[in-house]
Amino acid sequence: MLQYLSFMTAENLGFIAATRFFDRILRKTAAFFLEHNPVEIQSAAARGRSALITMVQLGTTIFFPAAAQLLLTIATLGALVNIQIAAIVVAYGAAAITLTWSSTRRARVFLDRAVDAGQENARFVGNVMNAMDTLRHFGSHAWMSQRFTMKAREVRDNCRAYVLQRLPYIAVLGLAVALQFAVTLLLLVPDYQAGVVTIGDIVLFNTLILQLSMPFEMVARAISDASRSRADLIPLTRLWGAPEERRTSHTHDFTPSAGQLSFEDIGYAYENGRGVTNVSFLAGRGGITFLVGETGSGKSTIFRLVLKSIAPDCGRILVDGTDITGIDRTDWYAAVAVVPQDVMLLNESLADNILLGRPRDEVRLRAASEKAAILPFIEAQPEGFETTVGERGLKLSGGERQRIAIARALYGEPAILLLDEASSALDERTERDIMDHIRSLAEDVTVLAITHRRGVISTTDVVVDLTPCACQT
Ligand SMILES: Nc1ncnc2c1ncn2[C@@H]1O[C@H](COP(=O)(O)OP(=O)(O)OP(=O)(O)O)[C@@H](O)[C@H]1O
Repeated sequence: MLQYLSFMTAENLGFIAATRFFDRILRKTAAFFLEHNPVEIQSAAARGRSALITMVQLGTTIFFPAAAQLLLTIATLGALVNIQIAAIVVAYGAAAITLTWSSTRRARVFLDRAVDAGQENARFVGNVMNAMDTLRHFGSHAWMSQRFTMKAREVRDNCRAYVLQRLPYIAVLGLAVALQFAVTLLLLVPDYQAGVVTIGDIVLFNTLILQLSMPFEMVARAISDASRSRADLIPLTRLWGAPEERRTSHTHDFTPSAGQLSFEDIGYAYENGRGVTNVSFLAGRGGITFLVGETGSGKSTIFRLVLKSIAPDCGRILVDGTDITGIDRTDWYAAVAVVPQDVMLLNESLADNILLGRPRDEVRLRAASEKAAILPFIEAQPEGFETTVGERGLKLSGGERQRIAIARALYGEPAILLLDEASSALDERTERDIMDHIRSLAEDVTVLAITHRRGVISTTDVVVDLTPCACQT
C-alpha cells in the first residue's frame, strides 16, 4: 500500500512539476531563449522531475518507515535488555547519521560540478543538433566528439571525486559499528556472569542490533540519494526562476486604426553597451518604410523593440498616439505580424503552415494567399491547400516559402507588418517582385522592412538609415 501511495504521489508531483515548468517556459523573456536551447531545457526538466520523484519516494518508503522501525527497536532493546546498551545504539545511530550528513555536505561541491558539466553537455548537444548540416559539411565530427567526451569525462571525474571524498567517512562508520558491538558485548558479559541476562537475551540483543543497523544504513543511503537529488534539481530551479515577461495591460482591447508607428528618441543598450541611440522616425501607410544601415547599426534591435521582446531604455514607441508599453501583449501580437529572415515551415500541409493552429476560415485563407501572391501556385497543386511541403518546406522553392510566410502573416489581418530581410536569400528579381507586391498592400497595412538591397526601394518608400550620423530620406 505504502509503495503504491508513494509511487502515485511521486508521479503526480512529477506531472505537476513538468506541466507547471512548461507553462513557465512559455512565459520566459526573449533573453532566456538566447541563452538556453531546447535540449538543455529538456535535460533540466527530466533531471528535475526524476529528482523530485526520488525525493518523495525516499521520504515515504525510506525515511518514515526506517524512523518508525528504529524507535520501536530501540524501545524494545531498552525495555528488554539494558538501557545503557540502548543508549549506545542511539549514540551510534546519531553519529552515523551526522557523519553521513556532514560527509555528503562536504562532498556535494563535486556533485554540483558534475551536474553543471552535464548541463553544459546538454546545451552543446542542442547547439550541435541545430547546426548539424554545417558541422558535417566542415568535417567537424572529431571536434564535436572531443568536446562532448571532455565534458562527459568531467561529469564522471566529479562523480568519482564525490565518492572518494565520502569513502573515509564510510570507513569510520564501519569501525563505529565494530566498536558498538565490542562495547555492548563487554557490558553484557558481566551481566551474564552475574546471571542477570541469559544466553537467550544475548541472542535477542544480537538480532536487535542487526535489525537496528539496517534502518540506519537505509537512512544513511537515503541521505546520500537526497543529496544527489538536490544537485539534480538545481538546473530546473535555475530555469524555473529565470525572469518572465511582465504582463502589462493598461489599455484593453487595443486595435490600431491608422497603424502609424512613431519612434521618439529611442535608445536601448544590451549588457555589452551596444544597441541603438536617439532613433526617431515615423512609419505609416502608402509605401514601405525601409530600415537600412551598416551591419550592427541596430535594425534588428528596432524590430525587437517593436515586438516588445525588449523595452527601450529611453524614448517611446507610439502606435496611433498610444505608447506600446501599455498595450496588452496579446492585443499587440494580434496587430503586428512578422515575416522572418529564415522561414520556419513544418512538414505538414500548406494550409496548416499558413494557419499554424489558428481557426480555419476558407475565405480568409484564400484572401491571405492571394495577397501573398501564392494562390495560383497552391491551386495548381493536385491537392491544393492540403499539399505537404516536406521537411522544413524543402519541397518548395525559396520564393514559395517566403510567400507562404507572408500569407501566414497576412492571415491574421495585421495592422502592422514587419519584414526582417524577408526575401534577402532570394535573387534580386524575385525579391523585387515580392516587394512590389507588398507595396500594393501598403495602403491597408503599415509595412516596416529591413533590407540590405537598396535596389528594392522605390521612390514612394521611406528610408530610415540607422548608420550613426546618417539622415532620414
Ligand atoms: N543579444 C545581444 N546581446 C548583445 N549585443 C547585441 C545583441 N544583439 C545585438 N547586439 C549588438 O547590438 C548592435 C545592433 O545589433 P543589431 O542586430 O540590431 O544590428 P543590425 O543592424 O540588425 O545588424 P545586421 O545588419 O548585421 O543584421 C550590434 O553592435 C550587435 O553586436
